[in-house]
Amino acid sequence: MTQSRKYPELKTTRPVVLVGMMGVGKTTIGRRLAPHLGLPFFDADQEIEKAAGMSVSDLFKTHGEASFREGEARVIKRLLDGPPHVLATGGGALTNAETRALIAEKTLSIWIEADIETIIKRAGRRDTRPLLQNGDPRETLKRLLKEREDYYRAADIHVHTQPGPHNKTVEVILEKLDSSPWLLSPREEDK
Ligand SMILES: Nc1ncnc2c1ncn2[C@@H]1O[C@H](COP(=O)(O)OP(=O)(O)O)[C@@H](O)[C@H]1O
Ligand SMILES: O=C(O)C1=C[C@@H](OP(=O)(O)O)[C@@H](O)[C@H](O)C1
Ligand SMILES: [Mg+2]
Repeated sequence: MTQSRKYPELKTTRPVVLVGMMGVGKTTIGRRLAPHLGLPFFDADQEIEKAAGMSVSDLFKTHGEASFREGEARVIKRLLDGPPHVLATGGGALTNAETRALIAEKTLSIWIEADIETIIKRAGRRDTRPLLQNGDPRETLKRLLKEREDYYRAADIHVHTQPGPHNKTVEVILEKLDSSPWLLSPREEDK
């Protein structure tokens, strides 16, 4: 797998988990970050969709949010029980106490933050986020952020998304990992 040429030593035994509000870029940044760390990438929403055989929107419509949250917690636990990888969570994953505990205990977590205007622009591009389908998205995002911000803040690393291409944010994450060696430890096979 491709390893970053600039940071060839960046390897971690722990899964790297991206958290933060919907639309900040967890999925698209996670996919680009994973090859730099020589790790496979998983997206919790995509894994839930695969397991359920339906889209996140249809899951919300058919079974409701509580059932989606149960599936989400199950999928994240299964992934975190497996070998190291980069995982993009859905924005609400940390509302589950067991998921919060697992992420705190087992992973290197990264909070990606963006301001609400940026999120509205990004998340509004697709109608795949059922929580933004009703009411004023700005008010919904503000309320959700208030409920979740303390959970996001507990992450090991905090980055703001950079204007411009995703790779700028990937670069900021790699720089932070490079300057926080205590968060990384060599993989068994690399010792
Ligand atoms: N610099 C950037 N950083 C992150 N996302 C961006 C950026 N520029 C555009 N986007 C877009 O924002 C949208 C939301 O990104 P996504 O990765 O799905 O977010 P999340 O998984 O956090 O909900 C996507 O269409 C993505 O391509
Ligand atoms: O914030 C949330 O509660 C949600 C975020 C979404 O994922 P993204 O954060 O990847 O958009 C998805 O899991 C679902 O629509 C609910
Ligand atoms: Mg996503």
